[in-house]
Amino acid sequence: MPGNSGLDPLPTGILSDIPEMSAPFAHVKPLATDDGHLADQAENVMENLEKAFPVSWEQFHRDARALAWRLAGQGPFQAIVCITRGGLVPAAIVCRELEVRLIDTVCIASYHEYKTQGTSAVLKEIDSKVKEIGEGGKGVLIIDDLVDTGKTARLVREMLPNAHFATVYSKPQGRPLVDTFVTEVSQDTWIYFPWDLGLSFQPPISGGKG
Ligand SMILES: O=P(O)(O)OC[C@H]1O[C@H](OP(=O)(O)OP(=O)(O)O)[C@H](O)[C@@H]1O
Ligand code: HPA
Ligand SMILES: [Mg+2]
Repeated sequence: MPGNSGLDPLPTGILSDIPEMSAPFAHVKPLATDDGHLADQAENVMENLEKAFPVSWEQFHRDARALAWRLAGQGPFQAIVCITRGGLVPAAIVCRELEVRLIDTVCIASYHEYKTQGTSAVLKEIDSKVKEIGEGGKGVLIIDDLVDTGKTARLVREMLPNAHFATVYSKPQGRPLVDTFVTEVSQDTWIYFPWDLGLSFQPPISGGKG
């Protein structure tokens, strides 16, 4: 590509469809990260030729609001249960939009290596007050940032089988477990959330030091 020599962009098929995302992120290598763990993940993305889907705060706010719009006609919801930690941010946005004031958490720690979901531990259960709301959780909204393999969603759905399960993003494997979501990405896409990213210096396209 003229004027593009030396560039080795991430395989960003999905990003190129989203102009506002493709411009700032398409040439990031590795992804802007604050810690070594994420840098390793970025390296894995490169090595496995997977797609990266970095999400800015603005984009996440827009997508979480879009989720609230979709949920608005499906309530009313008497309570929200967010799955920590990723569900905390979208739940904050959705509860503001839908004016839900009873918010609970189910705290799950999953121990996994990059893509492979390992074991999960429930560190805090859903409050009994929320469990009593409707039969099997009817009228309760469960929120997470994304569903990937569906393991986390399956675990929480068993706790409240009749609750409405919503995520901002979804991947095909976990999609059947979600009632409402906004954007689907392919299974081989890794979503980078804004709270996991940071600003970093970008070398000039020419390859010089800037
Ligand atoms: O569909 P699955 O394969 O279960 O993956 C989806 C889950 O993985 C991530 O959470 P993670 O367990 O990494 O922890 P966190 O929310 O505390 O970051 C994400 O926030 C979902 O909860
Ligand atoms: O694509 C993802 N991004 C961030 N966290 C995740 N946990 C499972 N899949 C993902
Ligand atoms: Mg999570």
